[in-house]
Amino acid sequence: MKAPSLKAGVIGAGAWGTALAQTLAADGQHVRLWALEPEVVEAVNNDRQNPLYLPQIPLSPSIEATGDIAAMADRDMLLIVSPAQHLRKVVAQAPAGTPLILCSKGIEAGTGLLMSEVAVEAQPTSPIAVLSGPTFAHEVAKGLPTAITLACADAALAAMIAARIARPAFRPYLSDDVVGAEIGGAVKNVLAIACGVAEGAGLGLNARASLISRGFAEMTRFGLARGARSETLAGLSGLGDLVLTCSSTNSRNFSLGKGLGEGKPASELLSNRRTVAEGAFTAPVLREAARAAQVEMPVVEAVCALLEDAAPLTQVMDALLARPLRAE
Ligand SMILES: NC(=O)c1ccc[n+]([C@@H]2O[C@H](COP(=O)([O-])OP(=O)(O)OC[C@H]3O[C@@H](n4cnc5c(N)ncnc54)[C@H](O)[C@@H]3O)[C@@H](O)[C@H]2O)c1
Ligand SMILES: O=P(O)(O)OC[C@H](O)CO
Repeated sequence: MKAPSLKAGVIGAGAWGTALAQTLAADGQHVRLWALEPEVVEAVNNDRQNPLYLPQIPLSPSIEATGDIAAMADRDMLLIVSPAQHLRKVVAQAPAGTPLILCSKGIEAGTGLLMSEVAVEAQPTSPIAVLSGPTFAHEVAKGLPTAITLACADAALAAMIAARIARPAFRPYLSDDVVGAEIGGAVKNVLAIACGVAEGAGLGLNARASLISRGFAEMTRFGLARGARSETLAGLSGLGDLVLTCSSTNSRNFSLGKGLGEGKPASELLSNRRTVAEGAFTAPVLREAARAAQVEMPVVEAVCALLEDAAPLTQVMDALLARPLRAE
């Protein structure tokens, strides 16, 4: 007899939450999706669309949207897909004790905490897993193939979650390195801004490849200092997502960097955004955490300077290129 499948809820109906709901509903299984905006609830339930955040994707009839987080009380697992800076308050409203699968990528401003650390503070009795990897929402929602890290300290819980979320085109790889999975996803967003800058400033593809490599060295130094394992950082949630996000204007972070590289002020690029470019929020917190841990992150420092409009691009680049030569 087939084991009963976990009842899934998704909290956050931006592009990624909607795409995840679509994936979980792919075989007709019911998925409840919480949206902040009443117009999203209405559009998902009535028109099978999320025109605000995931336009032009016809959504499964098995997705039921709600504006009431209390409606998640009957769920066996909850995917948390809010922007990182809103995760604490959203998780605090979730039912206590239900396993939480954190899908947001970032570090909390003010506390410097990773999302799993925030979630434990907000819901101390809820088991935690992290889902992170190379996943542009539009591609996943269309059923295009990808693979993703599912990190959880509890191997039995991880196996149950994996069985519920896996699809032929959506392959979770298990890990018990929660911190490593989170650091990859948070840091790659900042590095994607740097690669976008290189694109916008016309610095060429060699510069981009160098930034990816040296950025990965920064991610690894920081991750190891925080207890991550190097194989996690070199896996789907680290290097895999870094390569994806640093390669395409489909990335909001890369696009933000491209605007900076074209000489647009950060304040202009960041004002009135509906969608989230997490790297802009993570960068200053990451810089602070890296300095505190005495980890050198020059590319992250450069991104911060540009986001703060603290120096012109030429000066920021000159500072990066003038660093002392050293062993790789
Ligand atoms: N879009 C992707 O391809 C993708 C893929 C993987 C991971 N992620 C991560 O998922 C998280 C959510 O990103 P997204 O792309 O789904 O978002 P999005 O940019 O598509 O939408 C913004 C989201 O922010 C929510 N929001 C705005 N104000 C809020 C508030 N005050 N409180 C709570 N929520 C609020 C909106 O309701 C909406 O869900 C981010 O951490 C992102 O890095 C995104
Ligand atoms: O559009 P971005 O830059 O937020 O990237 C989306 C995902 O994190 C890619 O895995």
